[in-house]
Amino acid sequence: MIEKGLLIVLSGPSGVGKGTVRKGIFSQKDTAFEYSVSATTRKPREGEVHGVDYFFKSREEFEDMIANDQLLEYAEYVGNYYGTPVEYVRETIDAGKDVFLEIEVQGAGQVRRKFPEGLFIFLAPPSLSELENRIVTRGTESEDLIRSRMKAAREELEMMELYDYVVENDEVELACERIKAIVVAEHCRRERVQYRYKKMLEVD
Ligand SMILES: Nc1ncnc2c1ncn2[C@@H]1O[C@H](COP(=O)(O)OP(=O)(O)OP(=O)(O)O)[C@@H](O)[C@H]1O
Ligand SMILES: Nc1nc2c(ncn2[C@@H]2O[C@H](COP(=O)(O)O)[C@@H](O)[C@H]2O)c(=O)[nH]1
Repeated sequence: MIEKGLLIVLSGPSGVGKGTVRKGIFSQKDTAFEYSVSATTRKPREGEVHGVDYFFKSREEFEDMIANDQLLEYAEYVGNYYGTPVEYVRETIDAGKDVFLEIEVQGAGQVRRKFPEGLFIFLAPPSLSELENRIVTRGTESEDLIRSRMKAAREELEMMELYDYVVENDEVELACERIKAIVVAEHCRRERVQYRYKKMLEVD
């Protein structure tokens, strides 16, 4: 029987650097996780590609996915839907591969209820002012949206204690290394290694 892969959930407030850290992790050759591409009703930002950054959907298409139970979780975040297509996640985990989700905090809560055995990592900013600075510097949101995201961020930061790990994103490279180290440690903790030893002893 194939041992199931790990469901890794990276969450945290808007602008903390989840996307940047995720890209950092996936740009490394030794990364063996599979990235789950989300669906959203948000319009593509410059350079974003359908099927790579997101599956861009109309509101109607997204609501059909909800009605047809095609999402592991979804949330309405600052005026748009975002959700995780469930089929890809299940198939990949069942094939023994680790799946990496990068999602906001409400959705992570839903995944926690459906997949309590997942690994939940909260990415935290060095400070609130640095968080705001990052959203502003990114230059992708209007002033109104920045205010909404900062308001949501205060509530989201209160949820960090519900996570298995909190990783500070002070420097991108360090945050990537910390997350990868956590995943390695979790695999050991979940007794994969012990399981292999048991098998080895059975053979001997
Ligand atoms: N450690 C860091 N130090 C300084 N700037 C950073 C760091 N990490 C990310 N940034 C910058 O902060 C901005 C926000 O990063 P990013 O878009 O990755 O955040 P996010 O959490 O994915 O946001 P959202 O949830 O809104 O999609 C970007 O301009 C990025 O370059
Ligand atoms: N609940 C979910 N949240 C998601 C998903 N994919 C992305 N996100 C999060 O939404 C916000 C906004 O993203 P942006 O690309 O518009 O800046 C951010 O926190 C993402 O992590 C998802 O499938 N489900």
